[in-house]
Amino acid sequence: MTTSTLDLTGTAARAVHLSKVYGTGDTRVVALDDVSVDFATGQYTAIMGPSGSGKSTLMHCVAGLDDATGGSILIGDTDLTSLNDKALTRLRRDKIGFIFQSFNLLPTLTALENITLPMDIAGRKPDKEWLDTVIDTVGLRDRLGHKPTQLSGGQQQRVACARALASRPQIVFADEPTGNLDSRAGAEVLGFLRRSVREMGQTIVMVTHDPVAAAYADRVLFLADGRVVDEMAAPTAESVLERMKQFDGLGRRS
Ligand SMILES: Nc1ncnc2c1ncn2[C@@H]1O[C@H](COP(=O)(O)OP(=O)(O)OP(=O)(O)O)[C@@H](O)[C@H]1O
Repeated sequence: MTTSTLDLTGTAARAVHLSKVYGTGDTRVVALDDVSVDFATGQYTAIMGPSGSGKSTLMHCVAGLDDATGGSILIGDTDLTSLNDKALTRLRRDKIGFIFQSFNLLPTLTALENITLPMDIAGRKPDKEWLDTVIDTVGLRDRLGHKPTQLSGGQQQRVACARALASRPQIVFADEPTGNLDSRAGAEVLGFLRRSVREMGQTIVMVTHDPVAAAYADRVLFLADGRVVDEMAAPTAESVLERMKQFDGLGRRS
């Protein structure tokens, strides 16, 4: 597929005045404080920020894995906050792909069975040509019959990437996808995610602590105290690191 066939004009997901409050009284924590952000179709976004700044909460709310306290979340044209549980489950299954830090593969299934599992559960037939493209892109053709324990960590995460992409979701959320990998395996996974954006028009939102990982993205959102405090286009590892140092400096002074 060439990039000219891709629709890069739309918005895959959007948060509008999103807030999330945990607990009440003394234990009240404002994890997200009036966050409005768009994730454009065909764009790769990294979310960064100090521990506790709200990165995972933002991703979980936008992905419909956690309820928002206020505001709205759109996946395409659909407002998640208007859906009942059943409709939300269906939307997550059909429109959203997930990649977790800990791979989350089923140990009794082969790589191929893991990749097609979400579609099998949904009773959908995989598009053979697309599945082939995904499998070749992640370089797993000769490992399809292997069980997760017979694969390296990097290979397992590539299976998880293929699983997330196999149903052509509208958007893929990746929560520290390289957190459990060494730098070489991490680079392979990040390179694959980058290719899926460039060559397949995928939309990716990735939480990471690693400036090197963030440099694979088209833009970086920086969170602090539950707010989006900065944004950077065309990041490099050096520019991201520099920006993080500035935030650290500000934090120490305040
Ligand atoms: N289930 C919960 N109950 C109460 N507070 C929570 C819950 N989940 C998160 N929080 C709080 O919300 C805030 C944001 O947490 P979140 O996990 O989104 O941060 P993060 O930026 O992803 O952090 P990290 O980089 O450490 O994973 C933190 O202060 C956290 O303690």
